[in-house]
Amino acid sequence: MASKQFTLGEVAQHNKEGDLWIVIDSKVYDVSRFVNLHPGGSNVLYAPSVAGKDATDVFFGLHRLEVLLRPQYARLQIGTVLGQSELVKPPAPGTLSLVPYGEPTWLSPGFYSPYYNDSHRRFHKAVRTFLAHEVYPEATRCEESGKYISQEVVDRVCEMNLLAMCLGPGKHLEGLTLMGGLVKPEEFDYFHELIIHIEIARFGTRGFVDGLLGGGVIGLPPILNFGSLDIQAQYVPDILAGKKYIALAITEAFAGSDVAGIQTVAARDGDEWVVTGTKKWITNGMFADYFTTLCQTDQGLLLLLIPRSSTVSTKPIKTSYSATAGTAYVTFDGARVPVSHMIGKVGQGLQIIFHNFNRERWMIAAASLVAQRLVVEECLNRESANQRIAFKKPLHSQAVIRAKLALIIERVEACQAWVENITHQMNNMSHAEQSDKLAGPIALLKKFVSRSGRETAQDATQMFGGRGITAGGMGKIIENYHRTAVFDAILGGTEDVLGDLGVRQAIRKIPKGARL
Ligand code: HEM
Repeated sequence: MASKQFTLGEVAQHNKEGDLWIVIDSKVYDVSRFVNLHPGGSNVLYAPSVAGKDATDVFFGLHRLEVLLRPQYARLQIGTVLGQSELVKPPAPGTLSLVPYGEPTWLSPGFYSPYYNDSHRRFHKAVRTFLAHEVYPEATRCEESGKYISQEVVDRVCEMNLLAMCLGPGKHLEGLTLMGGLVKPEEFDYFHELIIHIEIARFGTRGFVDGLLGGGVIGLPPILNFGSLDIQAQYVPDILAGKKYIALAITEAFAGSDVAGIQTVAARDGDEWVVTGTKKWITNGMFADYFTTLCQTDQGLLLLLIPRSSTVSTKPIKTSYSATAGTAYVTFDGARVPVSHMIGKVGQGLQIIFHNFNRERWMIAAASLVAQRLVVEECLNRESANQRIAFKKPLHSQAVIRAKLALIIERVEACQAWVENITHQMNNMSHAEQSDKLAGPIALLKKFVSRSGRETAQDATQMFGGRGITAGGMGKIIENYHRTAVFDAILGGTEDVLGDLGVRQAIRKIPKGARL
């Protein structure tokens, strides 16, 4: 049916109630019956400039291209306009954006980077294609509905060993087939890992991303790095296979960034620890089977791996992002765990958590960076196609809009350069060196990136106007980012605390003999 061709004159005959056609980008749509269901109302489709006419410009001024790709609307197409061909093509899933600054330079044709090799490029292509086909549809569904991610999608992700790879290079990758064998475990480095964080965050569905990876990527490293071999053998394989979930339980209503102030208590009773207290804002807590939990003891802080039981209860916390993340308030009511479930020693809790924070903050910076790049792409795309006309001119003909565009581009490029520099350092340092040398720089990096992100979210929202505060429709990426950018500024340590940490670390390292 859609292969039928019509002249514009023929289309023009169908311009009334019961017989209404319109043209969008060379395609002819019969909207006679749809008109009464149209979310934008019927009268706009009967307007003389729309009914029986080419409505391409007005359509793209009000809708995203994806509207026409939805099956229920795609089937309204009855043919094409004789002699015309389509101009607006949806990018094939997994392809690179050609919008300037829509991709980092290492992925932009004709540009160069010292950090990435062919293995990274092959890996990137495979990850982007895999995610576009296997995960993105679920991401958009869940982000909106707040439902937890289906086991089917988790299984696909874990078949590729994506969760394992999100824990960085290391022994836990030994014997695993990574991305269908595309990269060998011993070849895998922090740039491969960066690619995964960035590609998943590119969905623009912040709650979903945390729902998929949030608990594992921060809850598991303490066990891999400080847990006993028995504990690792007992719990890690099922978590990496997506059969069980783990969450990191540190923050409380009593203590956020100030982790030393927590009040959850672990008391020794023979060969067991008995844990009583509450934890707040625990990502994945709603469906976690295990909790990597920071507790106070009479001899300092201790991390314990606590399985869910009748003495552990969770209830949802309604945050400003999708409930898919499973953010929970967790109560331990005399939860008993054997001493074998200690992660590290009594008194070592803070040290382990700080070690963990470096990775967490680097990941948050990476995710925030790519979310900002998506915003740049959204803003430039809309401007270049003149999709927004205001005061009778394309929006970008206003200098104030171009100035805002300059700012959001500058910020994302600065963030990119810093994230890649730190990743390069991680690639060349041992864990111990990273803990010693990178805690300060990573704290400052995260602060800078999240702050840039919030400024960018604000600028983009101003540019999108009402659409920037509307969930769904043209501004949906901007709205989602504006609502969730603040998560990057808070999770893993607030900006003020991190700024202070970064400077204190720097002051500690000033040579004793240094003078002006
Ligand atoms: C096949 C043709 C069309 C389809 C399938 C369609 C579909 C939709 C949908 C799904 C929405 C809800 C918002 C969204 O998801 O973006 C919408 C809103 C709207 N549509 Fe259409 N539409 C079509 C053509 C048009 C045309 C030609 C006009 C021209 C005036 C128009 C004007 C509007 C308006 C004013 C809104 C409300 C926008 C807003 O709230 O910002 N639509 N349309």
